[in-house]
Amino acid sequence: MSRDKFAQQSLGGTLHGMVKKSRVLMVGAGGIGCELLKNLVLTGFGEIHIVDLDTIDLSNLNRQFLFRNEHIKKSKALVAKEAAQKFNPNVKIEAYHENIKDSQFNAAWFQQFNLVFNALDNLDARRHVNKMCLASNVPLIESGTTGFNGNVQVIKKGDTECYDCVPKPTPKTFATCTIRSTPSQLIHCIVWGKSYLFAELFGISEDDAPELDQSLDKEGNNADEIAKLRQEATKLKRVREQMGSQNFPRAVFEMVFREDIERLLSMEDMWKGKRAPVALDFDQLSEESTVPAATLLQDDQRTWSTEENFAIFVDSILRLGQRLETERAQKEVGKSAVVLSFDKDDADTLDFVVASANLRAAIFGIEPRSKFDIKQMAGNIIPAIATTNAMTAGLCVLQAFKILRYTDPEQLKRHAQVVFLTRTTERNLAADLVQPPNPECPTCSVTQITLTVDTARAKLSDLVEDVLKSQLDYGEEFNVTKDGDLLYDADEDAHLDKTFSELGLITGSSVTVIDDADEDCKVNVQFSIDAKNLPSADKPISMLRDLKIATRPKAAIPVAAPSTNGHGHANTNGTSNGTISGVKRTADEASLEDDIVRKKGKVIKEKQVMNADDILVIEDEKDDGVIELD
Ligand SMILES: Nc1ncnc2c1ncn2[C@@H]1O[C@H](COP(=O)(O)OP(=O)(O)OP(=O)(O)O)[C@@H](O)[C@H]1O
Ligand SMILES: [Zn+2]
Repeated sequence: MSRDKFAQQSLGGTLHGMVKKSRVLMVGAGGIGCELLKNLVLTGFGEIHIVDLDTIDLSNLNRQFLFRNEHIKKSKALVAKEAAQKFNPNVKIEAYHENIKDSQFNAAWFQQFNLVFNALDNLDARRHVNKMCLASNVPLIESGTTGFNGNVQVIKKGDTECYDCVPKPTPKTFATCTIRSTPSQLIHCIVWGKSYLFAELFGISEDDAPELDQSLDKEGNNADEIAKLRQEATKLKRVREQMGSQNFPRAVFEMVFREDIERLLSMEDMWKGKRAPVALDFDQLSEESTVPAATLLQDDQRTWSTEENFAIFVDSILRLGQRLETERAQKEVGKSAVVLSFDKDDADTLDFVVASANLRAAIFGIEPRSKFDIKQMAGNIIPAIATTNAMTAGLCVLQAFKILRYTDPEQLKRHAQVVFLTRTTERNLAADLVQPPNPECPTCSVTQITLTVDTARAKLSDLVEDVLKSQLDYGEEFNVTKDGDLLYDADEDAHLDKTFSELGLITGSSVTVIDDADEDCKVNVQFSIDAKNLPSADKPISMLRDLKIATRPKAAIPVAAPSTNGHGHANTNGTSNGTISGVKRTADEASLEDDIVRKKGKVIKEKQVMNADDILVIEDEKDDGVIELD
């Protein structure tokens, strides 16, 4: 029996043929990605390309079923390919152990796909793929999970919302003063250890830490305190110079667990009605700490005592110091400065943050926690649930069928869905039809055009005169910017003679053109650059197709009100692109589950009736047994 007999029976000949012929891209081979790849391969998608930048970690094995113990430290993309290939040798799989943001994955490269699946874990990469899919006009299926919640969203340029149409809330931040002066919860101490102490000693400075909000409080009266905190940070930078010496742990300890605390204590007003902090004593803890750090580290589910945390602090700070010194000694001349960054899976960095956070907690009378617990908190970990990933990956494939089947945009809009998986509402599975693009969206309301440019030869004047004015009909009033910097407008012609290379315009970069005409003003356009050597007889800039830029609507179209039916797009930890708002939906509002139940009944009664608009149809044709899920 042929391998795809069942897939063909389930999908019907037509859809199965489309699936077989399609070439798809899957970005991310982690929790959702492994499940999705297995589904794609078993469904018989003809050609699958996988991109993942990471290697396999022990902590992935409980849910990323394509990976085994012997694969630890190997490329996720390559191992996933090898494992999945065995399920179906007829499928062609290509794997890339790369970052999807690399310039080789340009719009022209994206254009080879019928469909792209996002199986990522961070906003930045999701946004990037969203942009590339818009630029290359390839449909995208976006997905994410957080614990028991999952979501899948169909994105098609011009027809549906894109990933950026609904703004995502920024991750939670803490006021600097809470973190640096008045912690009241363990999470404040953990953020202090991770984003302040660790960053100041081994990495980039606090100013760059996204979790710390340095703005003044409402009355603007914490300015003095912030200035003092800056001085402390400068002093700490000086302590950094002792790194590598045996005295380094003591120098850091004395500064942050004694001197800074004594300074805080001297501000008596701060502690009125509050428990005042108690500084720690290096010599006393040193005497009391008798168990070696290596032994304690074996016991990471138990909450360590203060002297045990002291032992881990000393041990981990020495380890990190030596590591940084070694990496610096090996640094190639001219390469950027070596820094360490916190990673919950990097034992040295985690041990340091756990011990520092617990020592600070002891100072402020806050309950300490085990390394195991702090790892979850420091890594913003909501446990990943294998079944949520599996269900979400299944839903991705069901939506993919719709994209393949409904090539007519009007039909697709009637069928493509945003699906939510949740435990917080009265149903586990809920769906909305896709929403139209938000006309105010900073990403998709901008027309995307790819320019093929011989960047050594093409000058900005070629873009302005030949492409914009001659080919695209721009008048005199428009401006050209790169990442917000002005390159050209009617009063700024200083860069016209510079080549694209000289202006730093290479593959992957883009320029935005905003028309300032009073009449028939064109929509904003983003030109993505695809650098290529073009024959010298040809023009140095060419566009993929003949284009006409649309004009802006006269009056601004009001932004669609946020949906109230759980169509949330929260993102707190970068694991998911959406969580459920918890708003209950009535049976009439929610389409999916009800329709399935209702139509199942209908199928039994009206077995031979096939209606293209139905959500679920089960047809039993003699020559081509079909179960169509829609
Ligand atoms: N820019 C990127 N380019 C390519 N792959 C990426 C990029 N950003 C993230 N990824 C990949 O997306 C996948 C997301 O998978 P998942 O959410 O399961 O995360 P994980 O890192 O495997 O697990 P966890 O974060 O829970 O330890 C990861 O394998 C990650 O390497
Ligand atoms: Zn958009």
